[in-house]
Amino acid sequence: MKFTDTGTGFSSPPCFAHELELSGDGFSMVDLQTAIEVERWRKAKRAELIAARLNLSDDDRRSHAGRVVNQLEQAIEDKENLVIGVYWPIKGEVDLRHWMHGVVGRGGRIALPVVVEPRQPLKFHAWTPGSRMKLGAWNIPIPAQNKEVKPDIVIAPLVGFDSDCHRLGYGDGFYDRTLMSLPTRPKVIGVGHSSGALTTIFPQPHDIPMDSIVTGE
Ligand SMILES: Nc1nc2c(c(=O)[nH]1)N(C=O)[C@@H](CNc1ccc(C(=O)N[C@@H](CCC(=O)O)C(=O)O)cc1)CN2
Ligand SMILES: Nc1ncnc2c1ncn2[C@@H]1O[C@H](COP(=O)(O)OP(=O)(O)OP(=O)(O)O)[C@@H](O)[C@H]1O
Repeated sequence: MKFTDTGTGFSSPPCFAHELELSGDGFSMVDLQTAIEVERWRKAKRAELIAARLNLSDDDRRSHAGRVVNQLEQAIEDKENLVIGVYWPIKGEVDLRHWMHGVVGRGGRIALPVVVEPRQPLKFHAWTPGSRMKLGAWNIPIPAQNKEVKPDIVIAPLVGFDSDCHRLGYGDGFYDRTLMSLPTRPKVIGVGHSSGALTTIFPQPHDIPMDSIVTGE
């Protein structure tokens, strides 16, 4: 990362006080130049990783999803007594819809993320195989009925991830904001492809690490 001397004794001009972000143990100064460079790097990585997974054949995609489901079955005990927040797949994300049907069939509860407003936490709405769906933000299907629930476990779709369990998503910070906002922090399991493994995502103060990652390896 490059650091620019602004000649003020500050690493960024003092008027960038609005760049202060609340982190786990208080406030920390986010260097504007660093943040811009990280954002630029993440944008390029996202495009590369999404393109790579969209290149998979339908067969590879199906067998990969099958292995991911086996690992989720092992990772989540007591599924029938939990609310599990999953997602409706877009852009080559691992398709867990078959598993979602199975969990509900065994008496479990599934919820899907809903964008309420930009730069605000997501809400989770209850879903069953019989739910009528409508199109939400980015044309992602969401349950037509708004029955909000609080997930015990969140399965977060990954574009990329690093060895400290930091998540690279689509760049709007929805999952981080959501985890910060929930009264009880759910267990978060990232789901993705091994091709999404990165040495680091250059974590920023707002990036909340997940509990574990499943890639079907
Ligand atoms: N399946 C799924 N549902 C989800 C999420 C998700 O990550 N996956 N979300 C998790 O937050 C929320 C939706 N957030 C989204 C945010 C941005 C874009 C998107 O396509 N953005 C850019 C492209 C980003 C890029 O490729 O650089 C665009 O508008 O083109 C899509 C969903 C709620 N539902
Ligand atoms: N509390 C916050 N949580 C997350 N992001 C925040 C927060 N406050 C501000 N932001 C800004 O929102 C953007 C989030 O980018 P980031 O790369 O972390 O998103 P992401 O985790 O890839 O996206 P998503 O969760 O939507 O898939 C950054 O520009 C960040 O500075």
